[in-house]
Amino acid sequence: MAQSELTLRLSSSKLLKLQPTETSLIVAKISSKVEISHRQILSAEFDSSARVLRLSYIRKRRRRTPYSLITVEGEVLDAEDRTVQKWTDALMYNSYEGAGIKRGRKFKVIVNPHGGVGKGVAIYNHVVEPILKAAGCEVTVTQTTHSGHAFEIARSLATDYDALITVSGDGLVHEVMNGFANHEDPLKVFTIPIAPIPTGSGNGLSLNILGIEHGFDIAVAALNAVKGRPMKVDVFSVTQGGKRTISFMSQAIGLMADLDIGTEHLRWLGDTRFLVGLAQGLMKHKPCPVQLSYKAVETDKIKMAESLHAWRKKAQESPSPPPSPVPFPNEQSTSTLPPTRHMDDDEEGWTTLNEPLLYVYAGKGPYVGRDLMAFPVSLPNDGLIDIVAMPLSTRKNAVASIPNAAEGDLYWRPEVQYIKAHAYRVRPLTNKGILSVDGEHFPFEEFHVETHRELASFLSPYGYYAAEFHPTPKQKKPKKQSRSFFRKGH
Ligand SMILES: Nc1ncnc2c1ncn2[C@@H]1O[C@H](COP(=O)(O)OP(=O)(O)OP(=O)(O)O)[C@@H](O)[C@H]1O
Repeated sequence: MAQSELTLRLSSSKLLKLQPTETSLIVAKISSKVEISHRQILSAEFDSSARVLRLSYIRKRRRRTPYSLITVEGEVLDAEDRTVQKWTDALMYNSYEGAGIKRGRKFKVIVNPHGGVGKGVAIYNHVVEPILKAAGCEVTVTQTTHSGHAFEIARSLATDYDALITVSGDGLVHEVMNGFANHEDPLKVFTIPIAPIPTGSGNGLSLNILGIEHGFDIAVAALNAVKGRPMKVDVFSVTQGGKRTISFMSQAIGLMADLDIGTEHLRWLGDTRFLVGLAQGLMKHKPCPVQLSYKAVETDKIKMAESLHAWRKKAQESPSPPPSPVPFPNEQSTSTLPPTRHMDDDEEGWTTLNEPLLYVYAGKGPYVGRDLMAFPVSLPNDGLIDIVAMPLSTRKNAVASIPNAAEGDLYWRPEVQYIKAHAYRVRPLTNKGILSVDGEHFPFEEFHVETHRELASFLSPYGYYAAEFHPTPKQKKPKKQSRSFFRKGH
């Protein structure tokens, strides 16, 4: 009964047929039909007094346009009230609880009006909020008024939110994480997953969560807030002169830091600024005078790529996790941040590189921008940090690394050292240079980095990073598939 077809008469008098399937809803006009997966459906409501059915979902209006909110409303012609109500309940169940998703999530939203090209507020008001509201979510919104505002909000955040939505770039997420670290109950507040809406200029986190095809699609990011599942992620402590900062994405020195920080004046270019900066930096070919030491766990590139693919396969096969929010790791927690374990007094198992370098880049999450997959074998929760040390080889070598940088080809270049480590240290050999942490400018002074396994979480449609990386250097790259975000049964 609940699976039967309904006919709606729209206000335009046109007729629409609604045909449920196991995994989707077919919305058919007289001349055409579209299939909307349960994942895309935000709400279905039946008003029995007016016999009106109202459906909301997101879909692309045309092949090349981004996803947008669609609302369909019409009079039900051919079924009893009881049947329509059951039909609506079944569709809502399949779209939420049946997929392990809680309906009507409660969100804290932080909007940076100045992120990226400054359209955060308009994008939130016109695209994001209508989707959250259509899905029946509860939202408390704050527009930041100054740098550091998101830190203050996160530091005193109530811990009953299902997720925190950031409308900006990676810089706002960095602030939020550090606000969490300074919260009176850090372990508890860190269990609130973060869902980024990509209105910054780099949006590396969004790319890692949603993939290259959807990483900048605002409606898909909003849908991820409504329906994504919490994905536990490791974060890092960056300690400098006794001061500890949480970093969730990257630390860069040398060429890559010049890219993060030195291209601020090219902000108007959007994320293309990184490619322009990379070309400029390679032309300069300036050495990065530092000493790098790390506590390695793996340095074999083939093994690391194999582990990535084995892990992905396992994550893809795993059943849906329980509905959010994630249970607290330890209700009786001492509620302090995990301690650092690999500081100066830890002298066991370190390797030191003394060769001249072009850059050191370390972090988590494959993409750092649309043009660069810097850490292709990165895993969200292996408890390790991926470190790339690029020797100061010939300019020709460095330039050869630009094409296919977005596909992670840099990884396979023989001169590139790629290390998975528990911790690393950098000692500058000069006082001139740039250190960038999650894209923010830090003093160019000695620093130590170590990982905290699964301390934070992001909402994710997949439960793993959505980046495609080819498994071996020899194998031909698979044809770029249009990965179906709304694949059946997802
Ligand atoms: N109201 C505000 N006025 C001025 N600065 C702000 C305000 N709100 C946030 N900021 C600062 O804006 C900076 C940039 O934000 P964010 O990094 O999120 O965007 P972005 O730089 O455009 O993107 P990306 O980091 O992806 O390149 C952050 O360091 C944050 O402290």
